[in-house]
Amino acid sequence: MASDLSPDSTIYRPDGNSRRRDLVFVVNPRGANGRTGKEWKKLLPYLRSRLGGECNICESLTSGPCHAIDITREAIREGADAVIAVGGDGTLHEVVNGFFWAGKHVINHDQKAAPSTALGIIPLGTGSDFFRTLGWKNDSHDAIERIAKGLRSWVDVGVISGESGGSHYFINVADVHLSAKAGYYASRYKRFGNLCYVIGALQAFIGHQNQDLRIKIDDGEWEIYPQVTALCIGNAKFFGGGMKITPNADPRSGSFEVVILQDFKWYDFILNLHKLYKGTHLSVKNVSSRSVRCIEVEEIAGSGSIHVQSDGEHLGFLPRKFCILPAAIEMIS
Ligand SMILES: Nc1ncnc2c1ncn2[C@@H]1O[C@H](COP(=O)(O)OP(=O)(O)OP(=O)(O)O)[C@@H](O)[C@H]1O
Repeated sequence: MASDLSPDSTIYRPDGNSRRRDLVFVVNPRGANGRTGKEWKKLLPYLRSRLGGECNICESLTSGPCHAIDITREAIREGADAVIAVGGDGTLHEVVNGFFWAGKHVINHDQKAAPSTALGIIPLGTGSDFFRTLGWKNDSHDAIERIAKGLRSWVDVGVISGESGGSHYFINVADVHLSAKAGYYASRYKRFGNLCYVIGALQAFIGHQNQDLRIKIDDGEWEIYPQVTALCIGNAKFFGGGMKITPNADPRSGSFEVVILQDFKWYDFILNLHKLYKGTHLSVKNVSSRSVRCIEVEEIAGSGSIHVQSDGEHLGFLPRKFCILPAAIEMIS
């Protein structure tokens, strides 16, 4: 693995092997309107002085959408100890997808056993919603301290399958209909920072119609949910720049929290906005929540236009199946 550091320092691992850790930092220089690239340049000298004594630091800048997926796969195959997503939730999402290929974990060339590369995060994006669930300070120096300690814990990942047959992974929240449409529009206004989510939501409301959906939970019977406004599948709690949409979700629980909003009008959002941000909306009329391992969602009208997004990235349209993969990735924590 490429290293810009002298190979004289080692760390001692609990398994008795002592060697320098290979850390691959996947940086989206265009994240948060270019702020990620600027902050990263300032952070790198500190990172080198803090971690350079014990780790090989490999910096890899993304050249465009999806590049982080390829960088991650390559790093895992080459045996990196950790791949660290530097940017926002979109970059984290791509790095998580890089842990998988053709429906399976990517593995180290030399090691056919369980995956050993850990996932790390330095939050430098617009929203950094996944970070909020972990309760960590949204601070890059704090994140570097965690990487220095190198403690790991397992987290669940969601896998989405659709008509095309391919699998797509998410670590934060996947959602359907209005919120997914709002996210789709918000991505066009990232230059306005967190305000992009408000603008996206306003645009999504124009011409919005609640829809009857057919839903199957944990291989039970198909049920009809009338007039669904939004359906949110949380592996973690927050989306849309700090909205605590699935407040009981926990990425270490082995299940999703699914929150369904039905028959909401635009003014219901205004009236309940503070509750959505605080995560106290589950007692509001027409809001339901349940813990699930697998959920299939289809539209009844067959328009093919009900939006789906995962971790804030537009994924396409219904139908989709969402399943939890318990303890799928080890994370630096
Ligand atoms: N070099 C690049 N040029 C343009 N876009 C890129 C580049 N590298 C990655 N991307 C895309 O930028 C998207 C957003 O990146 P990221 O999540 O890091 O920042 P953000 O949108 O500001 O933060 P958040 O997702 O937390 O709101 C990613 O989904 C990725 O596809």
